[in-house]
Amino acid sequence: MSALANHAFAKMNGIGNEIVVVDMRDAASPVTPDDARAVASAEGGVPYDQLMVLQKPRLEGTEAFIRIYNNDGSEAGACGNGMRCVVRRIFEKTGQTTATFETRAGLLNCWQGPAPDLYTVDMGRPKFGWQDIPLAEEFRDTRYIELQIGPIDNPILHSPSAVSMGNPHAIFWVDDVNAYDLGRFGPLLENHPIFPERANITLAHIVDRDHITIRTWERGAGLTKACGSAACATAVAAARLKRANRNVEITLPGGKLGIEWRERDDHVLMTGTATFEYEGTFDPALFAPVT
Ligand SMILES: N[C@@H](CCC[C@H](N)C(=O)O)C(=O)O
Repeated sequence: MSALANHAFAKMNGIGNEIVVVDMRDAASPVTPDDARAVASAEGGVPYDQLMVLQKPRLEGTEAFIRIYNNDGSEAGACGNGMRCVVRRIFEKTGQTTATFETRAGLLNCWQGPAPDLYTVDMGRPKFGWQDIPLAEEFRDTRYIELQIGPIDNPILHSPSAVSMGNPHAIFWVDDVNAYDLGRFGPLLENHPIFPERANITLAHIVDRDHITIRTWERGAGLTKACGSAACATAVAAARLKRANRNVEITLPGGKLGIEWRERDDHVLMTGTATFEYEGTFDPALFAPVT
């Protein structure tokens, strides 16, 4: 029987990014990719973009080791919107206003503020090396990589920036993020051989040096209303190209995020809201083997 059967969950969202939070710090057995897929897609399940599973802390000074599942059952190293939901949940239960969590991408410091309904996650340092993102072949300069779709002499999308924010991102710079069928191009680009671990695909329009608009096709989850790590990746990529300031507001289909790429330590801070929707317990029937 799945460790999730009869277990409590909270359905939340981070500016429209659908998040389920499960606190499994007291559970002996782990959540499996099959469990994660069942929650997202079985009849009576709880559809989500990311499932945030809190496991027992592995390191002193951390609240939990967090495993992040996409709705296709794959695991991600980072999820900015999901982290704000976890943080809100924990802070409301404990009264804390700061906490440190461990994810596969490393340690994340989080705090409430700068206003009571806002949560900030220090998403760590971006990585730009082709092996770190990772890309399948060497690119000395990942501010623009050679990748295009459409006719060779008149590509529809081309020359994205590539960044790792604990997960791989490609950002295509466009004039209008709504002018492209991202539902069609997203899966082609996510699974392009240049991305050996697949990639999150973002369309970004730089409005001015302080404002950027994006839409994202998420690796393992598809079209979402918001992707926090994509907002961070876009902000640092735009600053690297000297087309935006290091402190920008990113508008996503589900809302806005403040992103600061801090000069003094190279860390990326993401600030935004987290919304609680409802809570419940998982029906064991969700995890029953199909006969
Ligand atoms: N929604 C997230 C990113 C989720 C992970 C992503 N789909 C991946 O597999 O890398 C966010 O808010 O950052």
